[in-house]
Amino acid sequence: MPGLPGPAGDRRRARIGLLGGSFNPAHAGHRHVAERALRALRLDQVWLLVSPGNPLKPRAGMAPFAERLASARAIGDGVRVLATELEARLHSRFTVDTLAKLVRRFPRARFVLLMGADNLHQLPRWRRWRRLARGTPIAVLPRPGETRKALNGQAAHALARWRRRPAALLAQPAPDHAPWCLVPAREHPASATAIRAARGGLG
Ligand SMILES: Nc1ncnc2c1ncn2[C@@H]1O[C@H](COP(=O)(O)OP(=O)(O)OP(=O)(O)O)[C@@H](O)[C@H]1O
Ligand SMILES: O=C(O)c1ccc[n+]([C@@H]2O[C@H](COP(=O)([O-])O)[C@@H](O)[C@H]2O)c1
Repeated sequence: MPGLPGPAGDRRRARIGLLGGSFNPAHAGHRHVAERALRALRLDQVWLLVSPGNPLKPRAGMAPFAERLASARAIGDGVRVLATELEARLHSRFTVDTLAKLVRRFPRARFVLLMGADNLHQLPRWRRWRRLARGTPIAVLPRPGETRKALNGQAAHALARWRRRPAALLAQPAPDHAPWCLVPAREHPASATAIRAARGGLG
């Protein structure tokens, strides 16, 4: 379980980016997302939150949890980018539940949910997604073939009023609704589907 960064007694709340994913396997695209978010949002750490099982993905072709965790560890640096099994330990698969548990468990942290543009587009299919977006700042990273679609999609429209620049995402607490932003970054082509296909897996 990761501890929060910073010296004991430090009163500033640590800024933690959460990159949830299947990591089946982890790849350079995840690392790119973590690095861009660390810089643009001035985060202290990014936690690679390995999912025990994405509720919307089939189990077929999904590598065992331990293998996916090891793969996420391999792209982390153990200091700023850390892989974690927290979601499995918390017995949580739905992000809205995970966030509620993390906020209780780490009251000194400020969490930002990181996701690729494909996930912003898919967000309306997540459990209680409006509640999730109301309570948790979200930073979206561009992704080839996904960015424009996501910015024209249902979630982006519904949340348009709360879109901010990355520098403003954590600038002040938003009492009624959390903000979200697009982090301007080069689109990184890596994808786990492509890696599995190249290995001759199920795709
Ligand atoms: N190249 C990338 N650029 C931007 N975001 C990415 C990239 N790769 C993954 N992500 C984001 O990282 C998170 C976890 O992704 P995931 O582990 O599902 O990898 P993936 O490559 O999308 O996998 P798959 O192809 O199996 O769906 C998601 O929010 C996803 O949008
Ligand atoms: O909460 C949900 O309903 C929900 C539905 C689909 C995906 N998610 C989360 O989205 C993150 C990205 O998943 P994936 O499989 O695309 O890497 C991961 O943390 C999942 O748990 C969450």
